[in-house]
Amino acid sequence: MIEVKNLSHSFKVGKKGVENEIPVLKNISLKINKGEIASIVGRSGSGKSTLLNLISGYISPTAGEIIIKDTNVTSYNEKNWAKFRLDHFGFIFQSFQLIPSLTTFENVELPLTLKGIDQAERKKQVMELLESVGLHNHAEHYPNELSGGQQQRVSIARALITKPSIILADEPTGSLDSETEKEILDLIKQLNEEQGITFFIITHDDEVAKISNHQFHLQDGVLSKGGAFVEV
Ligand SMILES: Nc1ncnc2c1ncn2[C@@H]1O[C@H](COP(=O)(O)OP(=O)(O)OP(=O)(O)O)[C@@H](O)[C@H]1O
Repeated sequence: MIEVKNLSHSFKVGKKGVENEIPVLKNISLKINKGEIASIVGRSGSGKSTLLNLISGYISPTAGEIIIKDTNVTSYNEKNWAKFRLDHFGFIFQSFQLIPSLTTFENVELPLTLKGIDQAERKKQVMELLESVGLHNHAEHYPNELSGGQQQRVSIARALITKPSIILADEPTGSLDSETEKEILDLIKQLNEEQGITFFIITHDDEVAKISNHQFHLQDGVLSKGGAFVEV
């Protein structure tokens, strides 16, 4: 489903002509199968966001290959990536990234509008999904009228509305208290088990790693396997 082969990434820093290359990811290989939850655990600065940005096409690797759903996306341009992301990925963020001026319903509806789905169909799909994440009674609320856990449910619903096969999550429970964190992790596990969605999660948090089939550790740009079930 997601395969990364000998991936390296360096950032150029400093003034033009006298730049330094800072290696951030060093020869990383990993494989995640369909329907698995994989987590990348590592300290601040270890390179987690860089890896997520490479897998989602926001930056291009210095070396190595990225193959997603049997497609070699390594040298995709921005136009190819934009379509690929809309067709295959959903995103969840630590800070939810909901649009404050839109209601729950409208936030979840937005990706369908971008895809050109008609209004009646949008309404049906959004209400079904809000029901499944337990938010059908909050459809008309704005983000600032919701708790952190409810906001993260809205963002999960928004990620799911285009029926992606892969969800990429950046610290999905990082802003939540431990009880709400458990609720959100249960929801992720349920979506994974019932719908076979593949999750790729970057996190500091060991609790997230516990719901994962594959757990990788990233330290100073070097990836190692953690947990008993990992096969690369
Ligand atoms: N655009 C950039 N230009 C130069 N260096 C960068 C850039 N983005 C990240 N870095 C550096 O790459 C290293 C890894 O950063 P990255 O954001 O991937 O780490 P992280 O594990 O996600 O950290 P955190 O958990 O704090 O978000 C850091 O040393 C950072 O300073």
